[in-house]
Amino acid sequence: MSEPILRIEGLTKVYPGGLKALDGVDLEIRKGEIFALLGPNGAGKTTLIGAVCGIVRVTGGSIHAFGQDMAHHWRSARRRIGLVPQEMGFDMFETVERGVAYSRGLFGLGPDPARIEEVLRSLSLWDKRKEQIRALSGGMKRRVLIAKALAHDPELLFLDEPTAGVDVELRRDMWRQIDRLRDQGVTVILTTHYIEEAEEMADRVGVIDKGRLLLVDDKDAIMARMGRTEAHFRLAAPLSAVPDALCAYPLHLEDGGRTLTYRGGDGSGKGKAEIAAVAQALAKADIAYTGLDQKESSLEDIFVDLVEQTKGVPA
Ligand SMILES: Nc1ncnc2c1ncn2[C@@H]1O[C@H](COP(=O)(O)OP(=O)(O)OP(=O)(O)O)[C@@H](O)[C@H]1O
Repeated sequence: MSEPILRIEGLTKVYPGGLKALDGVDLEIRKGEIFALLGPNGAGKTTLIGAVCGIVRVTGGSIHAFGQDMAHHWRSARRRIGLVPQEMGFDMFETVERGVAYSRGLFGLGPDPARIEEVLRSLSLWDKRKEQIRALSGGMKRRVLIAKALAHDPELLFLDEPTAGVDVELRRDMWRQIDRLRDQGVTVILTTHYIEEAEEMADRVGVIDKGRLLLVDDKDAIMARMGRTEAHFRLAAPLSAVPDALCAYPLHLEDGGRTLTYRGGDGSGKGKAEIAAVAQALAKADIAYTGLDQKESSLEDIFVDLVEQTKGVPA
């Protein structure tokens, strides 16, 4: 594998007061990938982003970006990083165009009206360029945040909850924007509460809780490894026990014996095959059922299970 664009090792952050927001995080981000960081409220996502972007002073560990140790080359590395923060903290009286151009200047780059126009057009902000930011809707303000983060052509872009509180249309727009960035070779790390977003966009997913990375893997590999299939056979007559002929399958009775439930598989299609085999075995044993529903687990189910498992684990 080529040198990762970002390498985080043993990163720890203890806030004054003793709260450990990051607890020995190791993470490598590949150039050009879309990486989604998932975690419940307070998991440490914003702290992790803040540490890379120089907003949070870390307690321990190291961060290398573009092959450089950020402790020694912070300024040059930071210039190549864009951040779309969760909180809107800009001059509301500034016009859209000037605000975005100003952000470019902050990184020591000269004016480039053509590039600013390109960024504004790609975010459907061109018509609003002369308006004061305060006059825009919440969703439009969020687009301005993205435009400001893109104004200096970052190679690595952090999006901290880019679609929190935006409507469905804007969310789809943002996804398209992220797709375009992927095509341009920009590496994107996004945090999100919308697991649907990670499922839709990400190449790899990391799950963080209580400052610890619980899992990092290709999204498809996670789904294949941890995905489960669930099926419910609604029986015509209740059973008192799972018949011997079916004991090889992960089955149990629910609903007073009226529902035979299958929970198994591994996301590879094994679940579906076993459910078909159970259906055949039921027919052979003359056990009638009046209905069957089945569902594959989503990334959301996997995420909820993972975070549930860490409940009760001391932070
Ligand atoms: N400046 C601070 N001082 C003290 N504690 C802090 C500070 N900033 C964050 N924390 C705490 O650190 C923990 C991690 O917070 P962080 O904002 O990184 O989580 P998050 O995963 O981004 O959460 P959310 O999804 O709610 O944005 C939380 O318990 C939070 O209360």
